[in-house]
Amino acid sequence: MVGVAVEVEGLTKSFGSQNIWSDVTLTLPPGEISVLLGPSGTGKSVFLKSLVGLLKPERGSIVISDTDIVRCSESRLYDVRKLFGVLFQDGALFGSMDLFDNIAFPLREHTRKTEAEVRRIVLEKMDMVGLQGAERKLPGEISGGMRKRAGLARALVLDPEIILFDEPDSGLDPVRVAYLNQLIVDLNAQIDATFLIVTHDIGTARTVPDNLGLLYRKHLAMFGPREQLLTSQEPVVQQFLNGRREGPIGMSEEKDVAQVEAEMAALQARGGDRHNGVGPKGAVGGDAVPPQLDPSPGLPERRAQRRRQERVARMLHEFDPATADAIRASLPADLLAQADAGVLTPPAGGRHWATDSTQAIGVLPGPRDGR
Ligand SMILES: Nc1ncnc2c1ncn2[C@@H]1O[C@H](COP(=O)(O)OP(=O)(O)OP(=O)(O)O)[C@@H](O)[C@H]1O
Repeated sequence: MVGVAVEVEGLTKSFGSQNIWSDVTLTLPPGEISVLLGPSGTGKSVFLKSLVGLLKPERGSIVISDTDIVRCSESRLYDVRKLFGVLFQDGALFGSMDLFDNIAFPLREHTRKTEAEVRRIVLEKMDMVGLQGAERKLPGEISGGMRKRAGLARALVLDPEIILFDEPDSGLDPVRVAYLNQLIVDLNAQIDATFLIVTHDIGTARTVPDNLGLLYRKHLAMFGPREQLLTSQEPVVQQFLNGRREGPIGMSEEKDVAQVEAEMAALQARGGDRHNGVGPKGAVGGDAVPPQLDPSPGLPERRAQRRRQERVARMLHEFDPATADAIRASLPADLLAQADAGVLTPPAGGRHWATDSTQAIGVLPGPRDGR
């Protein structure tokens, strides 16, 4: 099984007169892991719900397996939805059912499998998420981390090709977040499905995904390979990935330009983000691109890894020098040699990313701090 691509183009969603976001364009490449960041209330959950067809955006398209789910028939939408597994924030388990019955639920609801087959699949998925032996536990009897794992096992039973994670780290201690992150990478290596994770955890954003995106001021400020956002000079991207107060994002609303300029000057004077120390939610000072998490020993390599390396090697010319250097550092020698020899052509079929960061909204002149 290989994950499928999700191609979002010009997507706009409002509730009545309240616009949530406009003109969101991005591609989730097949089998890759992407993380979507954004200040609270910017509509990340609304975006996830739109992807599974629970909410209808009024403009734009979401193409999955040749179907635009914004416009397709209900019966086709029903079929496309079967490609998705969703891990909801609280695991969304039924409190009165034990873990076995919770995880078996989609199989009993949507398939005609025998109880023996159901049992085999449920135990296999429980094993994959490290819940062996917990079949008879009730959701109320286990920890938050175990509930997330149970929700994940349930999201896996119909063999999804796309998995959406809504704040998988919420309510977990840092050690449990680290285990869950490793589990996400391990699952990706085992099933090669397309993953999209909404999170506020910067440690997760820095180390787990292949691609990063940031929703801000009702737009997708940036979406691209992890190296692009981790080396970005865009003030709002830097502010978010470093978890700091200085920058365009305010406590509850936007700051005015003069205030942001004064803050950025003060930040620069004290040496930029490198001197922030350790901030909230796993933010660390500096703008380095840390190594990406590998699958645990004994597991296969992530098949998406080589596909992604080939893809970004073809895109090197699209990025600024800092991003291109960081991407080059991640490429194996053969691809690097081909890129340098100029034999890699840009991907056919056009757009792969919302790379036009000049469109980023409300962007102020970026101080080149710390460089
Ligand atoms: N069904 C709905 N009807 C009307 N407004 C809604 C609906 N669902 C969400 N909203 C509004 O959409 C906005 C974005 O909400 P959403 O939950 O997607 O934000 P978020 O980015 O996921 O936030 P957080 O990071 O805090 O989880 C909010 O203002 C919310 O009130």
